[in-house]
Amino acid sequence: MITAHNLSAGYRRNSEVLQGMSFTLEPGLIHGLIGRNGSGKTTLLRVLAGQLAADGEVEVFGEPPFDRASVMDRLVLAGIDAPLPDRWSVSTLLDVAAARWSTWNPARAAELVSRFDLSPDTRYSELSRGQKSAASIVLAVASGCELLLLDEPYLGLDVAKREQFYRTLREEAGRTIVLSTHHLHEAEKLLDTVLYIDDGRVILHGAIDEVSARFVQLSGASDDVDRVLNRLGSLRELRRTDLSLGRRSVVDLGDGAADIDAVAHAAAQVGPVKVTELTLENAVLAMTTTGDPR
Ligand SMILES: Nc1ncnc2c1ncn2[C@@H]1O[C@H](COP(=O)(O)OP(=O)(O)OP(=O)(O)O)[C@@H](O)[C@H]1O
Repeated sequence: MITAHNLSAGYRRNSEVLQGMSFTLEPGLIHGLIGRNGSGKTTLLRVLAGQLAADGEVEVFGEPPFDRASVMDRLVLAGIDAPLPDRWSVSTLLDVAAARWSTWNPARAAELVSRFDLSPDTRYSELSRGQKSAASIVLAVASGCELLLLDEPYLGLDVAKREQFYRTLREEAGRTIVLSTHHLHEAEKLLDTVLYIDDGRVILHGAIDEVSARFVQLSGASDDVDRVLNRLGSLRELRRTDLSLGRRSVVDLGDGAADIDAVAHAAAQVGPVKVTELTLENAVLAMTTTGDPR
């Protein structure tokens, strides 16, 4: 569905935002696009949406997406960087979307307008930040497009509305969704895969379970933690936190043979080192915190 090989892209005044990315996003899954501020998530979504030219190879629905109607008619990009006309009311937005998308689903639109408490007569300029997000979610989902590119579409939504947003995405199971998000702890349960980018490069990509299983935390006396790391050789220490009685280390098990059981086994032989699983959010935090040992 989406393939990129050595994809690079940028802007006139910032030409190297994406730098040689390669990945495949399978159809029918929810893909999480994550990375720190300025890492290139919006830029990548704009390339996939056909709005920004790229070097290297990129295909969406088997074709290069840039400025190609046959691709752009089958996808929708929603988010804060895709603002809607200020003067149009919610109902006008829905009418225009119905004319734009042959796949438009009016019943779904009406259901979502009510779910997100949107008033049809309110102009876009008069919507709150969260209501603007809700409107873009309604338009994207009701478009009926095969591919939804959602760029932090929850900005400004309160906790209850964010729950509704996740529920709405769950109801779209079977559609291909690329969701850029900073709310990993909330989105984690929803995602099938995660693509983590930094500085315009792919750092981590895979099924959410596999990616989560790569990271463990070791805590204990520093010498003991070092002994565990030395025993298993190939582990990469991502972050080290000094404690009053030793240290806590976040470790990437990589694609190698070691799994959490192997680490626990090594720890049991060394001494009182505690081995715990990490949430994906904490693993990403460990990778993005500056000053880590690499
Ligand atoms: N129109 C533009 N012209 C020049 N540089 C741009 C433009 N838009 C974005 N950039 C730059 O490209 C880089 C990546 O920006 P991008 O918006 O893709 O990041 P992001 O990962 O979506 O960030 P965030 O999480 O903050 O939304 C940043 O350095 C940004 O300053």
